[in-house]
Amino acid sequence: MPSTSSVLSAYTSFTASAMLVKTVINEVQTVTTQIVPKRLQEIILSKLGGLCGNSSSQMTLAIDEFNGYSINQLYEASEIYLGAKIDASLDRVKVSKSPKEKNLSMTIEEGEKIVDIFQGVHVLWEMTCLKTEEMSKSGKFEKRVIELSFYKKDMEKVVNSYLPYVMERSDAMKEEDKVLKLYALGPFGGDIDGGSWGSTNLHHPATFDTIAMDPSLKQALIDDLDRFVKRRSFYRKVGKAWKRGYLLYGPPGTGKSSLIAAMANYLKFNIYDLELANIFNNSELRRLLVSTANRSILVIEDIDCSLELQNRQHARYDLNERSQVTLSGLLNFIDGLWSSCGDERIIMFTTNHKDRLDPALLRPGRMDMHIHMSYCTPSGFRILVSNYLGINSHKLLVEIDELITEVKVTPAEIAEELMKSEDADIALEGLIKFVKKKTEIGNKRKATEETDIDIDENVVDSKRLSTKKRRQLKKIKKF
Ligand SMILES: Nc1ncnc2c1ncn2[C@@H]1O[C@H](COP(=O)(O)OP(=O)(O)OP(=O)(O)O)[C@@H](O)[C@H]1O
Ligand SMILES: [Mg+2]
Repeated sequence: MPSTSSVLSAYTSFTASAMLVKTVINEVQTVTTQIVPKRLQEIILSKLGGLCGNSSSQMTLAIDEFNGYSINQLYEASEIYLGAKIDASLDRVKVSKSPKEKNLSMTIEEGEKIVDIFQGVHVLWEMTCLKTEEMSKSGKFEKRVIELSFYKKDMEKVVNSYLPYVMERSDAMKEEDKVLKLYALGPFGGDIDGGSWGSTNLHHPATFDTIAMDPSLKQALIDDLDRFVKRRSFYRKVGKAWKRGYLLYGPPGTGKSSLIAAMANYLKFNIYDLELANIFNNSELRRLLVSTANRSILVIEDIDCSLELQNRQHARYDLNERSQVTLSGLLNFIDGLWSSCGDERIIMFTTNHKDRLDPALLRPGRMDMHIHMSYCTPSGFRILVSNYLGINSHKLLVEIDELITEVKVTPAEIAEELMKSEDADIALEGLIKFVKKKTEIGNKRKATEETDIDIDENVVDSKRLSTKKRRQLKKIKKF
């Protein structure tokens, strides 16, 4: 628990001017009658009545909008918190909506007051706005201050319990209203030459419910995420940075990118999509990573294809090249300073070829969980059928279960077939045709490969062999 004095100095610039106290006291009677629902008025008045008689028993915290050059977190939190306390008893309320927000946001207007009761403690909030000679950080000649008044005897409770509660509530409210962001370098707003992050709203519909993957693996991942977000104090205790790494690997179209979106939606974390190919060197990489926010997912897709990252040593000495981002630079920074600069960081790499990755990336402790996204299984297929056709049973499902156990079909391929018709009979019959065709092609390919082995074993003339091989390859391509 922080000491009273440290919380006071961190969160507020505290003033206990007698004048201010008097003003508040004088207005209490009006305040309570103005804004508190009638049934509460009597109680509040009897509680706050003492203020009128004894000004020295009451104190006021002044919460400035700005703390030096940065926004005062407590001001922001108080404004959000008070927004939820607004009711018809107020005379004026500010209403706004930014493109970033889902809902209308309401804040109390200058001069308005709100009474709140917390664990039996009565407090009075007031929004004030002082005209100033100097232009404030917000570009206006005014200084906005939220004042919080209460009895001196309640100071300990207000500072140690009520204000942290206000912060907590406002964080929760922000989360509820949060529109996720997808950050990337370049295309949507970021200046690629200046190398800054641009962002757009992320409205990816993927959730854990819509992802077709092994159910036990899915549950293990959800449990892992739940544990991770709950373990702030654990990470502090064991001296580890509060971060977690996931490597998603598997063939194209098996849901790696969709799973990232599902995780972001589940955690309500923003995504930073990092294209290493667009980054000039390790110092730029560091700058970009440092400017990412907490509670976010850093994604590096197709890590095996991103630059010459497979060979650490090679990349490290490749100093004259334009692109000098190295795997060691990336990993050192992710493991080291960067991760300790922030909290609740998730790092995700994806690849189609796990076998091509540098062992440095795979060694224990680097990526905490390796998740194999594979071809569609019957249980995954049922999820897709339920998502796309809205059904859980159908006479053709068992036949398809059998077919997809025999031949490798990706969830993306199945999804594409299921989207072809809203009529379950037509869609599933189409899917059967598709899978049967794939089986046929697979069989033909197998047969060709077997012939190829025969040729390898029997034909000695290398020229003839290569001509035949070329012909076979052409045949295979035709499929
Ligand atoms: N496991 C899955 N569950 C649900 N839908 C899936 C799944 N896999 C693929 N899909 C569907 O196929 C589309 C493509 O999948 P996605 O982009 O997630 O695959 P990927 O593994 O990231 O592929 P790549 O390796 O090519 O990047 C998705 O938009 C989704 O509709
Ligand atoms: Mg992908």
